[in-house]
Amino acid sequence: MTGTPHIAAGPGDFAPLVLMPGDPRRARRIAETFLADARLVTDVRGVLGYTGTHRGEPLSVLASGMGIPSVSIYATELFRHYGVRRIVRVGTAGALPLTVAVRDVVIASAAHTDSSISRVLVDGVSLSHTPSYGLLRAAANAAGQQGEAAVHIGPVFTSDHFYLDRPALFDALERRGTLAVEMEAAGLYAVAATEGGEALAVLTASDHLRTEEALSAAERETCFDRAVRIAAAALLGDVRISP
Ligand SMILES: O=P(O)(O)O[C@H]1O[C@H](CO)[C@@H](O)[C@H]1O
Ligand SMILES: O=c1cc[nH]c(=O)[nH]1
Repeated sequence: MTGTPHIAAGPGDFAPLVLMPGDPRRARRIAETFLADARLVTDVRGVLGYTGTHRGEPLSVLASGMGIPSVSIYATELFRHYGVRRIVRVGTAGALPLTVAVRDVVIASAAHTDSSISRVLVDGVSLSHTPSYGLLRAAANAAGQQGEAAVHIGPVFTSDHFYLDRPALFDALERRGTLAVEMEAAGLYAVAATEGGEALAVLTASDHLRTEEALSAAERETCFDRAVRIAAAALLGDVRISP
């Protein structure tokens, strides 16, 4: 069998650096707009993956699907079977405090979660989910150098429940500095830590939990350019990839 149960690419088809949106159509759009010479390398279950170059460096994009179980499958298979070293999630999120506006970028320096992923990996321990410091630093530098406005760096909440109806929980998380709510970052960080890879999530606020402002589905698909620029710069950043 060529590939893994969920990825139909051959050895060497993925670059060591991968951008990972949730939505397969966003993966195609990133391939069309950010990669040169992009070629489709997998489409199992409609989860699209492409490899091309960005600023002359090999770079891949693969969708993750939604939620921790899905992102965990794709991230594990990339790190374990395709020699991938760095994955940066470029996703959408719901903004939590009023200091974060719709369309702002949130770089997740930590990910709280209600998922069992914190408890099941190491017996008796509730794990912290954090990005690679090198990627976080490179993303912060990239945002600063490009004069990116409205980029926030802080903790996010990775929820297992999109339609979670627990206002008191969101209040408590906001009081503790949580900037946004999404569904994959903690799982991606946990997989990277387990597999010895590097990971980061650079999110775009697609809606606001307090004001209820929301981007349309079409805008959600296309408003990521700032986040993708920051993510790509972080992937290509100043930290050497170990052999
Ligand atoms: O836009 P993506 O990257 O899929 O991210 C967010 O959107 C989905 C929910 O609509 C969840 O996957 C959540 O994390
Ligand atoms: O998971 C998500 C993504 C966008 N907006 C939310 O409120 N939650």
